[in-house]
Amino acid sequence: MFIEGKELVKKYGKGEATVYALDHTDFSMEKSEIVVILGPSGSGKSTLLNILGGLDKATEGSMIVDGKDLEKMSAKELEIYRREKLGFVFQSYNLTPDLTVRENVEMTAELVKDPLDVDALIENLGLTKYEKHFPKELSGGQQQRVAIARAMVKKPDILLCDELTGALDTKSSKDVLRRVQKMNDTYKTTVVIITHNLNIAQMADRIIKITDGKVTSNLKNADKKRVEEMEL
Ligand SMILES: Nc1ncnc2c1ncn2[C@@H]1O[C@H](COP(=O)(O)OP(=O)(O)OP(=O)(O)O)[C@@H](O)[C@H]1O
Repeated sequence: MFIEGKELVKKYGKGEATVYALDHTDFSMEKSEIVVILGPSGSGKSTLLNILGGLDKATEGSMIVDGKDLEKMSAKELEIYRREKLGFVFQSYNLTPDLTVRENVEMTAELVKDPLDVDALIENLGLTKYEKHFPKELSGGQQQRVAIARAMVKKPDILLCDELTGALDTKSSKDVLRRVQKMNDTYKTTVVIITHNLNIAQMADRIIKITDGKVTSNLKNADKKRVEEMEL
């Protein structure tokens, strides 16, 4: 397995006030999959994404990525892991407002030795005619496509997406998801999306459902009917 969480625990607080955001849970994902992590509010999705993203440490357990345990890495090693292996896309886009579309992407390309071709990527995301625009001149869906370009230019092994369509209407959401699928298809990037939107699960190769800090199902190529019947 490319990604494996083993007996992961994330505990907040002490004594009677203890909250188990992750409660001795296991999960796994294969390389180049699109994985959708589904769960209701407070189920532990962000906690899991933060641990996989090297932004937070578990209280117990292992988070193995490509054979290495993130839980055993130093802060410096985690920083290199985040810079070289990961791309992040958030609901709130987080673009640099005083840089153009192209500059937003180029700024990130400069961080790595072997970035993707900026022109090809901008073209692939349908942004060529907006490349000289500033973020505030773009729609939400266009801004999210820039965020995807910026995350992908590093050629990450894993693209981590946190509610990436949460702020978008249905049409823009579909377009953004289609672009993410294209990124997965073209560059074979493993994509992990956390969401409480069941519709997004339709594009997944694997669906991981999390409830009260525990992974309650991990379905590969789940038939769509089972997805429709799932309750969050
Ligand atoms: N810093 C913290 N201190 C205390 N409790 C926390 C902290 N962060 C998260 N929790 C708790 O851990 C549990 C899981 O939270 P988490 O944010 O991972 O859920 P989530 O599924 O991402 O929710 P949402 O969809 O609302 O973002 C919740 O009960 C939450 O209140």
